[in-house]
Amino acid sequence: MKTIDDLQVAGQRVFVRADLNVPLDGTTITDDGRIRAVAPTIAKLVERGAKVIVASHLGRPKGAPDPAFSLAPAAARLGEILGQDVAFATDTVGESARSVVAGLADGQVAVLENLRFNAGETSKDDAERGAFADQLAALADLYVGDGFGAVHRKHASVYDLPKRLPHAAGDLIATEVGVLKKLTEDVKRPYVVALGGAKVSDKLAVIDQLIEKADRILVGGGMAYTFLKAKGHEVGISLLQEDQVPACLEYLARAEKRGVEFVLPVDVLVSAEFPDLKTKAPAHPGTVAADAIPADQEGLDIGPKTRELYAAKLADAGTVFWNGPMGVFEHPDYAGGTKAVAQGLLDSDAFTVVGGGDSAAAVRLLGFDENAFGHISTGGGASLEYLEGKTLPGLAALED
Ligand SMILES: Nc1ncnc2c1ncn2[C@@H]1O[C@H](COP(=O)(O)OP(=O)(O)OP(=O)(O)O)[C@@H](O)[C@H]1O
Ligand SMILES: O=C(O)[C@H](O)COP(=O)(O)O
Repeated sequence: MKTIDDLQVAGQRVFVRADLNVPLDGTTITDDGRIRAVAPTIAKLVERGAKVIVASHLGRPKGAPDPAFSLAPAAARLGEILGQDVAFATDTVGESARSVVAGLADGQVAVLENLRFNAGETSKDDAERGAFADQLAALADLYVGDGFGAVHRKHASVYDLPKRLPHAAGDLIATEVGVLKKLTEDVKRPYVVALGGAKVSDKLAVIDQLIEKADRILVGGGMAYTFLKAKGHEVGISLLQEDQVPACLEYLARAEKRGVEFVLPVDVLVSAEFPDLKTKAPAHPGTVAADAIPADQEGLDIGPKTRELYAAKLADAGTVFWNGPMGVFEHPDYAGGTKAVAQGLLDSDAFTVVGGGDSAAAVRLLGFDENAFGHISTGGGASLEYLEGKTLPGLAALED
């Protein structure tokens, strides 16, 4: 893979595909980790006299403009981090983008509006994606891929655009791949993987591969309920991927056969209502055994016994990879499980990797020192799929 050092960037329009998909409360960024992570690449290009065009997705808008998913707050924060003005285009490939890019002097930076406001970005149709990539390519001379969190997506800006422009990997991607590669080679054992979060359908399949690599798998967060259901328990109105129940059964059986310890919650915090994340009004959750979730309630965090159990299962680890909060950590009543697992990582002597936008944000928002972990990856789904050994479209395109 080429790096920025292999490109002559001075005076060139350089398109940087970043992952500025940060958590927002309205227009307030609650964790700017992903912006800070890509800023050094942008600063390097600025220093070398490039005209820098930064593009990213934010959230999952439906292929059309939606103000709730505007990248304007991220552009403003990037300007503060870089200590220089950052122009903002109110569209991605339209009049605003063209004129903002045309107005860039060497060493200046512009951010384009959310790539996913255009249906072509995420289209499954190669021609539609290609047509959008052509429009993006017209804005730039060179391409730098540095949105590690999105390299597992076969999207126009990630996969098709680098095929159209001379390209290189940015420093963030180079660092991420360097660290994660070590986890695919010889890891210090026991190798413990902790999985949670909400993107259940995306991430369940990863377990299929992890059973071949890990010694112990701890499951919490929204991920746990499909497994509890597979074990014959009722899960009330908890997050459930019904069509994956047979696959989960198969994973449990294979883990047992291979001697991989598969650990599920023994108790959970439940409520009839999803908590108010804005007011953070007390939620008064109940605590129930994992096999006794009431029909009208949902599991929103692992319970106190599970916290202790997971801490014990992390204590002797040689290596830990953790993706996905153990509960709805954004509300203080449901942050205990995520806190316990973060603390468990720190209390072990293991090499620890935390992956994912929300997982990394959780660690910081809950007051942990990010430098105390071995590596905090900006990619959740991306790091999981990398560890799975899959070819990631955004990395393959940079290698070509
Ligand atoms: N039991 C649960 N029910 C519903 N949502 C949950 C539950 N447990 C955790 N969550 C939610 O999961 C979300 C994070 O999941 P997600 O899979 O997006 O993790 P991530 O670290 O951001 O990874 P990625 O980078 O792939 O997005 C949080 O917003 C949290 O509130
Ligand atoms: O948060 C992430 O994992 C990345 O930004 C990718 O987002 P996506 O899952 O919406 O493609």
